[in-house]
Amino acid sequence: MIKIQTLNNISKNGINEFPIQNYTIENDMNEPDGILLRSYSMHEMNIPESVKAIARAGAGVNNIPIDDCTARGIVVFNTPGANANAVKELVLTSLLLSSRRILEGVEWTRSLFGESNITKIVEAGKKEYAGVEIAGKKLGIIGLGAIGALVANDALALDMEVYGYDPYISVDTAWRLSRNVQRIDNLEEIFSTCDYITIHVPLTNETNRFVNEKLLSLMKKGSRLLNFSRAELVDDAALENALNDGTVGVYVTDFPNEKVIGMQNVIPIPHLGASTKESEENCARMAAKQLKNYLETGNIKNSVNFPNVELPYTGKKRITISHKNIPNMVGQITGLLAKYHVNIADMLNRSKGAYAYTMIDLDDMINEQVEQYIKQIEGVISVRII
Ligand SMILES: NC(=O)c1ccc[n+]([C@@H]2O[C@H](COP(=O)([O-])OP(=O)(O)OC[C@H]3O[C@@H](n4cnc5c(N)ncnc54)[C@H](O)[C@@H]3O)[C@@H](O)[C@H]2O)c1
Ligand SMILES: O=C(O)CC[C@@H](O)C(=O)O
Repeated sequence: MIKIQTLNNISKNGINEFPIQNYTIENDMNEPDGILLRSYSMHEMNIPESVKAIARAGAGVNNIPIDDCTARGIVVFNTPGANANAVKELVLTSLLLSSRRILEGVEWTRSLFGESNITKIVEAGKKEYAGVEIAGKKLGIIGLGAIGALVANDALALDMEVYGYDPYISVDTAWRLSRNVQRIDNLEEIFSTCDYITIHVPLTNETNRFVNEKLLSLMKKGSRLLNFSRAELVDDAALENALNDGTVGVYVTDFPNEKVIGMQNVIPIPHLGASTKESEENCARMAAKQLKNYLETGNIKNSVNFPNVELPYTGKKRITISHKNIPNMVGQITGLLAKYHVNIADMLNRSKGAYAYTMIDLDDMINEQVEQYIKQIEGVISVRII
């Protein structure tokens, strides 16, 4: 039995990807082969030795200790784009929520329950809740990946002027992006030009608290800032000052924390960006498929720490090796196989940064001794025989 531990509730569509005759799936188990999760933080967890792969049903992987996993040869997957439409729809909603005083107006209207003459009171009081339109306004998008690109294209359709900043944009996204999105090469210009700014970058050492006092001070008075990416991207103290002096007119965040929730003109959303039936199903299915494929065949698709590797699985014995991306690893591995008269039917070697992955299909069975010898090669991190 292959054992999968779930650390969050995972949509049934994902769980159903694992045939029950071959898999045990539980949220509390010993020695799992794979882990499936959403936002659960694994940073404080002792990841068991048995774990070969972790699949995040979602985009952000800052809840997983990636460097430790990589050093142990644990392949970490995410589900690029699988929840992007859900987030995009909530971002578009939030552009409007931050412009029209809908939430306050609804709250006030609800408070009128029990009054007579509601129609009259509503007509008299509605002037308090007037807003502005988004059409014709400038929207700055920081990060033009799966979500940012969808937001950009739809904001154009809503007649906004769209400015995009992404120094690492992928070729695929660049193709999907409307050419009416205006490319901006520095954050300062985005912050000083736009009426609305929305953030769609991963949380990394580079992006941690990048929205700081200096950038916020460049904003036009009353601008709207939307954060559907991660709380830590914004410096809370600088944000509080900018909200208090009116530079930021409204801050919409999908990641409220103890400080931000008490600040004025904040619309706190309880991390609902990806919480739609469709997105939860998409992410769960994609994560489960990738995890199952890796555990059964060694093939890798959409890993954040190891390269994509796809060699059709023929049922022959397969050996997969995670190792450092240094010279002569493949030479040493194939040399060992030759020394013990093991014939190679097919093989593939790919690298990603400092790490690499080699997959070899064999014509002959390999004995445990040879497997041990491969494990002992300097630079080899983990070896699996499938
Ligand atoms: N609120 C939610 O429920 C929810 C759901 C999905 C994703 N997210 C968050 O949104 C983030 C983006 O998601 P995505 O699916 O669009 O990811 P993505 O990987 O498709 O896109 C991220 C983009 O950010 C760009 N980028 C990276 N560093 C940058 C930097 N320093 N400056 C500017 N651009 C930079 C990348 O080039 C890429 O194009 C995720 O990392 C996650 O933190 C939140
Ligand atoms: O699983 C979720 O609900 C949120 C996922 C989201 O934060 C992501 O990064 O994909």
